[in-house]
Amino acid sequence: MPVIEVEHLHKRYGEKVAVDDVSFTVEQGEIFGVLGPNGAGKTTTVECVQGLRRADGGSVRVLGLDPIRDRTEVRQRVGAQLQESQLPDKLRVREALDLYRSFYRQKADIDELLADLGLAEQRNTAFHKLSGGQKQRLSVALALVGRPEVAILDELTTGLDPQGRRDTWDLVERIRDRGVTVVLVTHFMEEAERLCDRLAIIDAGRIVAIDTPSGMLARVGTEHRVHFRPLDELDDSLLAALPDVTGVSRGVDEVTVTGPEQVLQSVLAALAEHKVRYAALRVEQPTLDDAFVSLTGRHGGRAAATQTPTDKRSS
Ligand SMILES: Nc1ncnc2c1ncn2[C@@H]1O[C@H](COP(=O)(O)OP(=O)(O)OP(=O)(O)O)[C@@H](O)[C@H]1O
Repeated sequence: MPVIEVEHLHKRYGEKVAVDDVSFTVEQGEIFGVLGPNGAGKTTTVECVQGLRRADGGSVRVLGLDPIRDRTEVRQRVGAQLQESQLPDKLRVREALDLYRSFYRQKADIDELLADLGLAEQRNTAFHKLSGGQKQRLSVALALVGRPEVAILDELTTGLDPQGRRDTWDLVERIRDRGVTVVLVTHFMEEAERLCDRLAIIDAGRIVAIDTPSGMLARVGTEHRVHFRPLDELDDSLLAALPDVTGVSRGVDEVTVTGPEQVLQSVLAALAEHKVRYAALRVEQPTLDDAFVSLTGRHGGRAAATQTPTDKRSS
């Protein structure tokens, strides 16, 4: 049975339709991403899942429960990140965790949680003295303090520096490894690509696509582009004749070769064979950002479009 089932969810604020028609399921143990541009209806959707808002249409089931009717039970079993402004300034990290832990039947080990979230040194620090990243991590800790079966994390890396973001990604993976199902609302394509088993792209209150990150990429094609500057004479027809190559073009001093993923290997082998030296080699591959733009017609977030062969992932 899926952990979360959302069917034809519809939610208005007065005349404003925030969620028009959204359906998806989240399976036990997965990291499920909810992506979309500003105002797409992501937060409203997950608030309906948590029972914080009542839907105007459709149905939501979480762990087989109705989040409105069975609100108390759902709150016990679904951990949600707090908005940081919800904590009093003078409350210390450890006190906040003790307080929130007292609300739950299941209780996490606070020392373990503090260590896991890199907050052990801040245990006695007052909330208002924490850095942005530390506040963010505390909000994740508070979401986990009742040992939830499902954790809903909304924009958890917004405002973090790149290292903080990476540390938080590791943390989300550790949460999942403990068997917690994670719903991750995000603007960041790179984050979704790195973390999510499946993701839903929402635009203007509707689902545009639900797929794995690689499935999303396959929807926009898988053509890679290899760029380099030849330092020796190079006859473009040598490259064009390679079996993997679908196109060769020349810029001012740069050659661009397109083809499937293995085109890089073919080009490097051909350059070596013909003793053509090169500089400024880089590979562009389709990113989730390309998929997002192609599916929604908008720019949704940041993504690393360029990779050098040395940091190219095997997946
Ligand atoms: N309490 C509210 N009252 C009125 N309109 C609201 C309210 N909350 C959200 N909206 C509107 O509903 C739409 C969906 O908002 P929601 O916050 O769910 O989107 P989102 O995808 O989470 O956006 P963001 O990425 O900017 O957080 C937006 O147009 C927003 O302005």
